[in-house]
Amino acid sequence: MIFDRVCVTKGSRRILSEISLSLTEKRIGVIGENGSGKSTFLRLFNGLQKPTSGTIRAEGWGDDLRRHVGFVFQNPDNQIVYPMVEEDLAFGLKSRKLSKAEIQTRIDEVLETLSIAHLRARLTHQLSGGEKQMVALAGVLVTRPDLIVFDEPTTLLDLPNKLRFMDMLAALPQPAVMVSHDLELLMGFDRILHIEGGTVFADGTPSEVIPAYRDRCLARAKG
Ligand SMILES: Nc1ncnc2c1ncn2[C@@H]1O[C@H](COP(=O)(O)OP(=O)(O)OP(=O)(O)O)[C@@H](O)[C@H]1O
Repeated sequence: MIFDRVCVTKGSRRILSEISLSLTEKRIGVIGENGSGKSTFLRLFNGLQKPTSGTIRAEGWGDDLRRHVGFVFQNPDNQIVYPMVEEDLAFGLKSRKLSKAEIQTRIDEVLETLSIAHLRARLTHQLSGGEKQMVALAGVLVTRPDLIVFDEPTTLLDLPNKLRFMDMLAALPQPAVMVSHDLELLMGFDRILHIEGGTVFADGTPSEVIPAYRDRCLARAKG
């Protein structure tokens, strides 16, 4: 995707300033302190947030980014719509005019990949936070997007689920952009963007960007 001088303003506040990037890597991590603009940046990828000025394009996608980009929200409650897990997973597929058999195959496959087949017939509102996070992830994977953006996807996961998540991510054929405070998880990524004050403060490999970010945070915490 190509970001060309993208700005986002809300009311009189400038949230993102003049972001220009060409993103081609398979795993891109986004780091930054609370309130730096990471979620706003992520929401631009699938059109949930429109630029106030500047443009975002991806070759061959046209204007409808939402059709191509799956978004895994920080809070799975924002994403789970239906009372039962299986219905919820089918929801995103029905608008795509797939056959019943195709919908079933995709759901089976994703439940298997994420090791959550036992949740298939559960009521979504009764699930634990981590279970919900896995179901929300499944709901995005079934749609087979061209790119997936993740907003802090591992915050609610216990260790087995986090390890499963990491396996899933390693096996995922699509490119992914992920906001995370889990710096260890991001060390295996191809590129890291450090957002600060609504701009890209640093952009490079994990070994270039992450230690410098950690040092900067330590220095700030000490005041
Ligand atoms: N609708 C809005 N009106 C005014 N300010 C807003 C609005 N939405 C977000 N902001 C501000 O924009 C800034 C960036 O918010 P954003 O949620 O993108 O940050 P973030 O880096 O994702 O933070 P966190 O790590 O805490 O989730 C914050 O200062 C936030 O208060």
